[in-house]
Amino acid sequence: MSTHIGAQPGEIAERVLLPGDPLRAKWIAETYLKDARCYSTVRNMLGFTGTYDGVEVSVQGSGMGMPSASIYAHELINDYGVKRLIRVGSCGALVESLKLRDVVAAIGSSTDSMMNRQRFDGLIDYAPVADFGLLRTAVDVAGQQGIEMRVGPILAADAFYTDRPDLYDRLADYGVLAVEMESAAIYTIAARYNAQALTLLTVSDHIKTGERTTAQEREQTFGQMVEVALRTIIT
Ligand SMILES: O=P(O)(O)O[C@H]1O[C@H](CO)[C@@H](O)[C@H]1O
Ligand SMILES: O=c1cc[nH]c(=O)[nH]1
Repeated sequence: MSTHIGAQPGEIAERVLLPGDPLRAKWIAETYLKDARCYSTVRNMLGFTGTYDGVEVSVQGSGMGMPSASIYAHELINDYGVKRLIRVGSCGALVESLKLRDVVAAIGSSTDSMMNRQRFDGLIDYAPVADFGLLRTAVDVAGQQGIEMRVGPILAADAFYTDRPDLYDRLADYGVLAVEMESAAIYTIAARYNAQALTLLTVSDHIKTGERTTAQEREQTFGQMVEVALRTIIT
């Protein structure tokens, strides 16, 4: 067992999908994985391993925000030997060209988190980016599946409820498509420990129009993103 994951050595696959919501992890395991078994219920942050098209894949809830996601990414890589992580999350759209339920692949992740500033003594604005190989595969897979996936930069924010919506508009002016809360930390930790990482997102709400999906949809209806993620992670 690691500190926050209750799996025995060998119970977690080298390939892991990372939804923030542990109940989305359960839904993904039950819907898409064969012979899925739960390996951890610690803090109810559920984790499952099964197979997808004959390849072993795990799905681990990572919680909300970069401190939580950092713990799971760190332990998965360092304590369980995970080599590939694909976050499958929800996001808020910052640009009008995105619609509710669109799928986004995050090529890079700006952040207002202090975590990386601490890593580099405040001297470097480190640029967390996706693994190029995983991103290229995801683009190919989405094309083959007829899914229109937007590829671009996103924001990983510490706060869900912002006091500075004006900054979202400014980021949109610089091409930033959407906001979520984990990608920068996952990209950074994967880079630090020599693993591959990618973030795929489904637009769950629209910052410009105020439209949003329900909690049930965020838990259970992001099938297109999950199918791209699963095919990508086993390729
Ligand atoms: O749907 P998940 O994967 O949790 O992702 C998004 O949803 C949560 C906020 O509602 C944050 O974790 C954010 O990143
Ligand atoms: O972090 C997030 C996730 C979904 N929607 C948002 O507005 N922010």
